Amino acid sequence: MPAQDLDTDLEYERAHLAASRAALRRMREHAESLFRTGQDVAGDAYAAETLGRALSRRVAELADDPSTPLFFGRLDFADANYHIGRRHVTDPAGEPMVLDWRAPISRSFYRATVRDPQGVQVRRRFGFGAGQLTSFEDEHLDRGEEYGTASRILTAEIERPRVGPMRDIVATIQPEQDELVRADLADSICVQGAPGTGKTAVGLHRAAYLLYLHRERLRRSGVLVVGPNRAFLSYISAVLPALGEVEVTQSTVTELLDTPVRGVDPPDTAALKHDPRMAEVLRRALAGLLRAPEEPMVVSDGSYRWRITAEALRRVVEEARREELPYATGRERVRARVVGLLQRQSEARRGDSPGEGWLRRMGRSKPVTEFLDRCWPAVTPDGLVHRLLADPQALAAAADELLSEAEQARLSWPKPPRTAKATKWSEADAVLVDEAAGLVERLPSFGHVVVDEAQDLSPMQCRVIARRSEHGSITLLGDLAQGTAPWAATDWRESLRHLGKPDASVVPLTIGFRVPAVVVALANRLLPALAVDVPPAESLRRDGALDIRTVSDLPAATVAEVRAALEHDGSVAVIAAEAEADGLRAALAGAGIATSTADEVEPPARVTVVPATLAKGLEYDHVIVVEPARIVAAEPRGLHRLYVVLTRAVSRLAVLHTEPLPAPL
Ligand SMILES: Nc1ncnc2c1ncn2[C@@H]1O[C@H](COP(=O)(O)OP(=O)(O)OP(=O)(O)O)[C@@H](O)[C@H]1O
Repeated sequence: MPAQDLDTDLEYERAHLAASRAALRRMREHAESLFRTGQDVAGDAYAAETLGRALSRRVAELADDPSTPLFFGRLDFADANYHIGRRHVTDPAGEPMVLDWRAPISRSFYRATVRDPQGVQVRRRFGFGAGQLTSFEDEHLDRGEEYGTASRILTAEIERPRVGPMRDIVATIQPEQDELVRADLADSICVQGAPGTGKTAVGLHRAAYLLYLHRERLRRSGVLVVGPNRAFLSYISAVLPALGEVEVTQSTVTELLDTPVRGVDPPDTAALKHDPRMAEVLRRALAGLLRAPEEPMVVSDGSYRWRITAEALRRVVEEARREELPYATGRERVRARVVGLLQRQSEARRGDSPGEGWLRRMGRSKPVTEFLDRCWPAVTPDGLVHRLLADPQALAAAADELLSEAEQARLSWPKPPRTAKATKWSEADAVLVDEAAGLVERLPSFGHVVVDEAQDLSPMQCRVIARRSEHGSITLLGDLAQGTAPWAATDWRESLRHLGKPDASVVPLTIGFRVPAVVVALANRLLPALAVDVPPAESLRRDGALDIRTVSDLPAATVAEVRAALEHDGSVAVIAAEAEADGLRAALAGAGIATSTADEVEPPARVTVVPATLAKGLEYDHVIVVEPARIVAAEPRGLHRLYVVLTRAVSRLAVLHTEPLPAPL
């Protein structure tokens, strides 16, 4: 295209951007004015509340972030063209000015190729700087022109320095990612991807896509994103709001549980509590509370006395047991059936139907309650777990042939707390209590659950999520090579089984968008030692630098390296074994360099000191790894941890060490 045409085209696009921004502002003002008058027009307080919530959500959805472009692409068809952006923008007549990236037409922006143009003649990508349109790039699919990952604008976007929290990738979603993002709501999928292949990005964009397509349904049931820790959750917390999705629950597994964690287990006890056999132990413990009735029941009712034989009571209990209801529901079912038997006797004798009050009175009567307490006793989830861990005999009865005597001894508290309430539950205990809760009552299920860093979930934690996605689907994201928990998964099929989605497909992602090729090559040297079968990744990034250095004074070398890193744009992280982190932070402070911690949403300083245990899922432009040998030595799966740590770098990686490097490096 001649330069002059380019200029006029750019002028035209800039004018369209300005007009779209103005239109979005009008939409937002309209929503705000509705919000203000909502109070007056709504019929009652409840309606006002509902309307108010819907409208304030709408206002939030229509927020315009001046630093990100309202649209990033354009599709030209034979008879029309469409700008593709983060949300729908319409002019006052309701005509589309920008199409939401999730709309059906927008799909072609990500998927059209020369071989399958889907009616697209030209695909245009826009280059932006500080919210201003600076350039564009056209692919004339109708003339056989296609750039793929060689697109200049895609490359610039991928190589843009990172600052602050994670951002969305709507402008540059790749075809293999788009296929996952737009998978059906009914489909559960598991994505195995090497570091930086966009698993997290895919999971979050899928959540946004599903919310767009199934708004009402998912608003009712909810969408949940599960991440490994708060640092990770704050890092990803801005992505969905930037896409206009403000109502997604983001939580760690432990935060999903009702039990406050105040204790710790020795590692081998924790590992045993996370073993899937514990689910069966708990199931048996609960089933073991049921007793077959042996005595008849006699209930006085004014001048009458009703009698139910032991045989009839046995039938009631047996029937309810076979229905496999949640335990508490089963207890109420038994109560209702016993009252039903009393009611029939009363009707036969009195010739009329007793009212609600009578039914309630009978249900609460002493003989009925005593019978229930004997044959189907009430139990709380923490009470059940407390009993198992406090009473070796109860444990032995439930764990017979499932757990060895040594294992049972490992579970039993040496000094049992007096009550469940007084117990300082550990993280693993909280999972057991949740398992018990799932047996006692039915927990509400989310419509869709995205689970990130899923390789670290224990079988029992998978079951925590299974209970919360029983009637929904899941997106499981992870990398077996990055498993650092003692119970880390080695086979996705098994995790999926514990998650209750055994038929989900396992899909690999192999193109790396974060880690430069030289750094990938270094990290890949660890792979053979990690004992997992994963497809290797291929980096899109040819830029990047790697520097491995023996130094004599680690803190001094770290300070010098940070100073050098600050000469470049972007974020800087110092990653070291947990025990070293505070010392390095102090050394940096001593040199006048302020640092942030990994869990700050808007990090106040450009340099973050990250304990190796918190690095998972995060990324920084310049990463300084201090003393890899100590990172490896700090935990049983230390090599896996080092693999995670080495793959956090977007542009440059420096490795500083005094001790020899771990053997595989
Ligand atoms: N299609 C894309 N276009 C531009 N950037 C992308 C794309 N896909 C991923 N990225 C970027 O690559 C980086 C890595 O993505 P992400 O964190 O989702 O990877 P991951 O597979 O979850 O990594 P890890 O295994 O380390 O947790 C992020 O900065 C993300 O924005």
